[in-house]
Amino acid sequence: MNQKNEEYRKEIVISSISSPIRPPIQMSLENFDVGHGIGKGQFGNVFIAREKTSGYIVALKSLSIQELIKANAERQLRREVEIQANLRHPNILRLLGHFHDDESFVLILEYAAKGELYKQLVNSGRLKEEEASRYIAQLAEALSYIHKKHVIHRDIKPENLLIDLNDEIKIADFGWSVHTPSRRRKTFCGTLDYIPPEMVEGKEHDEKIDLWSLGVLCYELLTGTAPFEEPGNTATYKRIAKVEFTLPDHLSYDARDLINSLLQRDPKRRLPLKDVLKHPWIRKYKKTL
Ligand SMILES: CCc1cccc(CC)c1NC(=O)n1cc2c(c1)/C(=N\C(=O)c1ccc(N3CCN(C)CC3)cc1)N=N2
Repeated sequence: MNQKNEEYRKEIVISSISSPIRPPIQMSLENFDVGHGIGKGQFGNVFIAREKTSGYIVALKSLSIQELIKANAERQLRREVEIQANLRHPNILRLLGHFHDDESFVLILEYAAKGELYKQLVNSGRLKEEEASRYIAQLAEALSYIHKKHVIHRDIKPENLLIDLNDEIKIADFGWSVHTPSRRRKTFCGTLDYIPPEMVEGKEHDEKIDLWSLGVLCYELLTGTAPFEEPGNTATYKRIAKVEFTLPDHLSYDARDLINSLLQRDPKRRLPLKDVLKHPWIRKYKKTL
């Protein structure tokens, strides 16, 4: 199946699921042949599934309503659905639709056939500069798309990034995304490695926090560890606040230059996304289209 009519098929399925013109067809589990589990999350599991009429492969993310209520996370989920349903970009995992019964809320998501970037990183230790450069370029495109819609992701890290069959990266979890400007209300759960200095100090933050995370991610893809990684949270906080990191010798000059221009304490001094896309480390690996 070539790319063109694959995209066409996708549009058919998607428009049938969530076209703004016709009321969205109310989907339920009966519309899918549900396959094996492909992942476990805080609120539930993800299954591979095939939509019966179109044969289209999707990921069904089933979330326990009880768990969502217990964690007071239903508002965050509503925001995630609102934001992700309206985003259309090759490097953002599509939310094709959703339905619920009295136990679970099910998200119908695009299937990313090569799984989590995080697992790739754990298996290979660190990526080759060419591979990391391609992923960073794709992420910079996706981030500039969401920033133009005044959305910030706030949680760019390997655990939230998936890879599809064509080695395209997909931003997959918008649970922490908000409209700019914003002040974080809930405590951050999960790794602190990606939090920028302004968030460590609880200051107001804007879309430039995604530039910081892009720098942290670039460092982690190329070295296999996060730049401010420490056993304890307070030690991590301290190093983030002082922007204390060292670049290993094996990194090329251009890679070091891009990381240094993103990991700037002052958000205004971070390299804007349009300049990231023109950076020598990005251009030298861009396959000539
Ligand atoms: C687990 C649920 C969860 C919780 C929190 C955040 C996220 C986003 C990453 C998620 N995942 C999520 O929403 N997901 C939406 C998704 C999705 C996850 C997914 N694919 C996979 O998870 C996956 C995993 C492993 C895989 N194989 C591993 C072994 N290889 C040899 C062959 C390929 C192939 C696909 N496609 N859409």
